Amino acid sequence: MLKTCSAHFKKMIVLYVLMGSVVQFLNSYGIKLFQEILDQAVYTRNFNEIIAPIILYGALLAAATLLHYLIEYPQTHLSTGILEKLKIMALTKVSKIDYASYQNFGTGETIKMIDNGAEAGMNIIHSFYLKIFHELLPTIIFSLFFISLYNMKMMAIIAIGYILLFLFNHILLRMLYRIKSSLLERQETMSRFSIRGFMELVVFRLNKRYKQEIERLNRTAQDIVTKSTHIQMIHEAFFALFALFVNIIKVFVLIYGIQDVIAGKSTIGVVIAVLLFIDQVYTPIAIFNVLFVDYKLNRVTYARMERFLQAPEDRNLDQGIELNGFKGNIDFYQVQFDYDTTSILNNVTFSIKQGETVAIIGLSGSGKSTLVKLMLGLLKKKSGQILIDDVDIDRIKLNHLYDHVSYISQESPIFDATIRENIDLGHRLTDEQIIAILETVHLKKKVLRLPEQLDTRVGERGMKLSGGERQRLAFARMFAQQRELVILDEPVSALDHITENSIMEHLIKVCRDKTIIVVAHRLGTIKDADRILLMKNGSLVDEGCFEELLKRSEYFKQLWEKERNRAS
Ligand SMILES: Nc1ncnc2c1ncn2[C@@H]1O[C@H](COP(=O)(O)OP(=O)(O)OP(=O)(O)O)[C@@H](O)[C@H]1O
Repeated sequence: MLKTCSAHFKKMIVLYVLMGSVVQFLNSYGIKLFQEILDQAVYTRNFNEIIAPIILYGALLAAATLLHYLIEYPQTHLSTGILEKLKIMALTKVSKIDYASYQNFGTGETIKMIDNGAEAGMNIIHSFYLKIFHELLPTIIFSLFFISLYNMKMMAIIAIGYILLFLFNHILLRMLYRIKSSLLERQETMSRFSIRGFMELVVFRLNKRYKQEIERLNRTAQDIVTKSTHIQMIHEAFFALFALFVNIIKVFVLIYGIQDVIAGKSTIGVVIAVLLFIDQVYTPIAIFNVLFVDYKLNRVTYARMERFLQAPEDRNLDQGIELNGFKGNIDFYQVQFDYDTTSILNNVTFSIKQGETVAIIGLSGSGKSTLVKLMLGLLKKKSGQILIDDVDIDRIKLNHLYDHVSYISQESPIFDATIRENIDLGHRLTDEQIIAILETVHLKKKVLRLPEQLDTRVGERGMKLSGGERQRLAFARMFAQQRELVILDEPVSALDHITENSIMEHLIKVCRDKTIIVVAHRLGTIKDADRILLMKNGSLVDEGCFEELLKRSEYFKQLWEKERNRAS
């Protein structure tokens, strides 16, 4: 994780650790000075002689307090910085993740996994590693050093105490692991159910599903509460037993120290100082034990996010051949594609030439969108060959290819931003140009009537627009992009016939020399296409222009008849 840190971040880490060491030294030296003041007062019984050490002691306390305050700066900088960086890492991953792997992660679960994972990652770095070097190790080292100045035997007792605490902690950890793993699962489930409840209002409300969903959430929530309480109680049991343990050690030290004072081998100041040092030397152990438990549990949480961060990436995005002088020829040779073990496309072979308008039709589930996603390099074929301008798609740098492609996806192609941003992703166009484009997709009047016009936010997935308006806005983006290859996956399903005809006419006009591929359910939409690819159960069963297919293909005829019967 730390490998990706910037130089500024590394400087902050060094500063944080150094400042911590200085504070811990001042604290330990303060106890030593305090002991000397006490013993000198008892020994000399002259206040004037201890004024100078008292002033030094005061200055030392003030310096420690000031430093303690100043540490807040690198501390906050690091903790929030690490958290945000980890979240950005997750989004960076989304930008590169292999599309098929991405489809396997559910949004709700992934968001929770990233939230939990980022927090766990931050705790691992900041609250464990950095805390050890910033606070725990310096405190132990300085405390042991000052104790050794008084009495070496004390060191042996402390070492035995450390071993006992380690054994105790080991048992504790095993119990906590089990509970934490199942707690995380429950939290991710909770997130998945609540996010789908928020997103699917209409489906759930009309199917009266909310009662069932809330009951299920209640059960999960109850389980989370029980498990969280168990974890907390086990943590707290450790603290209670630890406090008992340290107090017993203190009583032994007191008995042993007082005997030495009575025998004239030690002073009251030393006894008090050693008692204070015992607190100093064991407190980091208590903290370490808790941190170590947290660290181990955080590793469980972070490992889940790591699974996401380590998901396969699409290496073709930024590597490969750049297609100069892009034309838009596409060739499929015996392409096969599977989802897991299910065959989706079988031996699909066809060619599309630059400037052609080609429609892909077939019943729902026949593999049309899959075909398009293969052309875009989103999905990777199992076998066969896909060529774009005679270059194997597996060797093409996809981010370069995407500069030449306009794609309107079947899933909502609109995202949560303003109308302007949804049309002009590259911020190149003037308002007048955008409005002219809006006119071609019959949205000009609608947009100009809105109080914020082009700066109106359309809501998540364009929720504030109608289905047809979303599709028209997607067309507006496509017209704005003016790319050489245009791929439309059911772009007019929500449009009325008049709007559809008008937009398609405009499309043919402005994209005369471009390659256009349209996936369509309504055959009426694609009557004028140069060629139609007819898909059935993952195979390409025929191809030709509308009239040819009507004469030749029984299957095409059936589809056309069905559509005409529906219309009449
Ligand atoms: N992520 C996925 N995992 C497993 N199977 C999938 C996945 N996505 C699609 N499929 C399956 O692949 C098959 C082809 O899907 P595809 O979306 O290409 O069909 P389509 O012809 O575009 O259908 P429609 O007209 O309904 O959009 C379908 O049977 C579908 O269930």
